[in-house]
Amino acid sequence: MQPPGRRLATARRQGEYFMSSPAQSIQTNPQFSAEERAAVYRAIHTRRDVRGQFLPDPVPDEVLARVLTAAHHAPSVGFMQPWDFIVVRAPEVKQKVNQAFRLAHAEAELMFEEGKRATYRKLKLEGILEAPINLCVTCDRRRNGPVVVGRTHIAAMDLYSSVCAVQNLWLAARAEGLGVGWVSIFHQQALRDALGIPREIIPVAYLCIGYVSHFYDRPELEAAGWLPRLALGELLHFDRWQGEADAAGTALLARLDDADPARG
Ligand SMILES: Cc1cc2c(cc1C)N(C[C@H](O)[C@H](O)[C@H](O)COP(=O)(O)O)c1[nH]c(=O)[nH]c(=O)c1N2
Repeated sequence: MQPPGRRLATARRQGEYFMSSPAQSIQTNPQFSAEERAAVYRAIHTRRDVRGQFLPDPVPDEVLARVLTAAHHAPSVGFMQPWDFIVVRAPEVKQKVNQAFRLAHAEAELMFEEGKRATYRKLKLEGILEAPINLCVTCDRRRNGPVVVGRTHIAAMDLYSSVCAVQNLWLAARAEGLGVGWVSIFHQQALRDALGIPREIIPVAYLCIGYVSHFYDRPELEAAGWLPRLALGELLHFDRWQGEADAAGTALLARLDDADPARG
């Protein structure tokens, strides 16, 4: 609890802030048309993790600016905006990142049980050198000081916020016809070293970005028989973890297949 004098000063400062900030206005066109709604769902359902279909075609700056801006408009805990974006085009930097991937990839293979190693070896899991643009999305956990609205009790919220930026970018990129592939098979420090990232900054995502020859209609890991898509109905819980579906739950479950373009 602050002493009364300090409390008053803080309240006055906050009052000044709220009084001096422009009045909040409301969105004038809040509804999406049916076509706009369909376009959003199309981006969601046709987004893919792209590893091997990159074309060398350059990505125009105005397109890259749009997808970066989409990332920057992601939600973030306490409006912390903990992200930075490292745009990587230099071949020598990509080479260093690629070496870091190769090392971790060789280690990763040995972590799977023997029966799966041959399949793992065949998977293409990055497009670092082929993609014209690589992008590292980071998280600065110290941004705006130690106490952040919404992160007071669960520290990882800042990391989740940077992931929200990644997802915004991924969907915007799909709408632009750009493929994005997330590569996470690295020692974190090796990625920091390759990109000159300071110790206190967390590299959250390393993304390969570029135009593509085609998008697959299903996740590559699903098509390769690595894992199937789980049934959403088996992942829904009602009121509590062990909760069974009541009438309302059953009605919702009956609607799920129609909502999924791959099943409906
Ligand atoms: C946090 C995280 C990390 C990774 C991935 C994703 C996410 C969310 N994915 C992509 C992942 O394999 C892919 O999203 C799923 O297989 C589903 O496929 P679609 O994204 O729907 O095409 C991924 N893919 C890959 O080839 N190499 C990788 O290192 C990673 N790492």
